[in-house]
This record gives sequence, C-alpha cells and structure tokens, in this order.
Amino acid sequence: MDKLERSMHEAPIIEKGDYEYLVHPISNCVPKLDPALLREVASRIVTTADLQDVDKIVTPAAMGIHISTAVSLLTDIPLVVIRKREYGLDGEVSLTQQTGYAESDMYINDVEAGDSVLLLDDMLSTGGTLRAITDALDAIGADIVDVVVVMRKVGGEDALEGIDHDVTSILDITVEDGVVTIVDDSVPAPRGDPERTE
Ligand SMILES: O=P(O)(O)OC[C@H]1O[C@H](OP(=O)(O)OP(=O)(O)O)[C@H](O)[C@@H]1O
Ligand SMILES: Nc1nc2[nH]cnc2c(=O)[nH]1
Repeated sequence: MDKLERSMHEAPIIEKGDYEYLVHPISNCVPKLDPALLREVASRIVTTADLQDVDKIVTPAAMGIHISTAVSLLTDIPLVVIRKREYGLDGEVSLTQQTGYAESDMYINDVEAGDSVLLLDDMLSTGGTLRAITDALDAIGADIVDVVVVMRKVGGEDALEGIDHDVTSILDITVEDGVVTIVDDSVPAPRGDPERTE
C-alpha cells in the first residue's frame, strides 16, 4: 500500500461543531509530514495532472502551498498563492471562500486573462473553496487547464454543482462517525513509482 493510503489510518479526526475534520500530515503538517510522503504525493500529482502548456500553478493558502511548491520544483512551473491577506496591488481579485467550518476572504494576484493554470489544493470537501476560486479565475479570463486535489471527501461537494471544470483527486475518502474509509475509484498510484512501498 502507498504512503498516502497508509497515512489515512493514522490521522486523528476532531470535531468543529458538527463537522468531522481530519488532521492529516498533508493537510495540516500535523502529525509531522514525512518528506517521503510529500515526494510520493507530488510525483502522483505530476503523473496525474494535465500539465500541457501550463504557465502557473495556482494554490490557496495555506495547505496547498507545500504540495504546490514540491510540484513546482519537479516541473519548473512557477507558483502563485491565493492569500488570505490583501495587498492592494493592481489587478488584485478578491473572493470569499466558504468551507464546512469557516468563511474567509482571499485575494488573487498575478493571474491574468489568457494564463493557463493548474489549480492544486490539498483537500476537497464541500467544494466551497474550489468553487469560489474557479469562479474568480473564470472571471479573470484565465484558462483552467486542470484542477487536482490530493484528498477528496466524497459526497459533500455540493458547492461544485454546475461548474464547468473536472476535478481529479489522488485519493477519495469518507470521514464518518470518526472513521476514515478509502473509496476505491480515485487515481491509482502509478506502477513502478520509485516512492512506492508495498
Ligand atoms: O472543499 P472545502 O469545504 O472548501 O474545504 C477545502 C479547503 O479547506 C481547507 O482550507 P482552510 O480554509 O481550512 O485553510 P488552510 O489551508 O489554511 O488549512 C483546505 O486546504 C481546502 O482549501
Ligand atoms: N485538514 C483538513 N482540511 C479540510 N478542509 C476541509 N475539510 C478538511 C478536513 O477535514 N481536514
């Protein structure tokens, strides 16, 4: 079994109100993130994502950053971070991100009409974050070449209804009654991956 799949069974779940929140090395850097797990995740993204003519990797703060940095280092594609902080630069675009447990304003800088972007994030749950970002990137006139997340909590992505972009996940999971279950139809690990440990 791959490191990402194995790591699911060691990730604590906490309650944020009614929301079951997974605390995971990739999504929180708590428990500590093993570099070999990050390498595996980054190489699985690189083999999964459509990178054809991508100018920029775009990722929301905070927990898309280390994953996207690793992918940027592997591909030499520059990285733009959507920040929770306003800079007031020319062309800055704001959006409101709503998750199952919080709402926050975010700010896109340095993405322009005609840019071909790969949107990366650690986790998809309600889809509120990706919906707000894809709407904002569409409004800017960027070409979203692909959208990839490491983990998708299946079944709750209501906010993505009707969007015009496919989202690919490396691993699909459910989190219910304090138990994480791996759902089997996400992207399989590439055979012959050097990071693979059976
Ligand atoms: O599909 P959704 O319900 O929108 O949830 C997904 C988002 O939630 C987390 O971000 P969070 O806002 O918690 O910030 P963080 O990255 O700083 O942890 C995660 O990094 C995703 O961006
Ligand atoms: N770390 C983490 N991030 C999330 N974003 C949306 N849901 C979750 C979750 O359960 N855990």
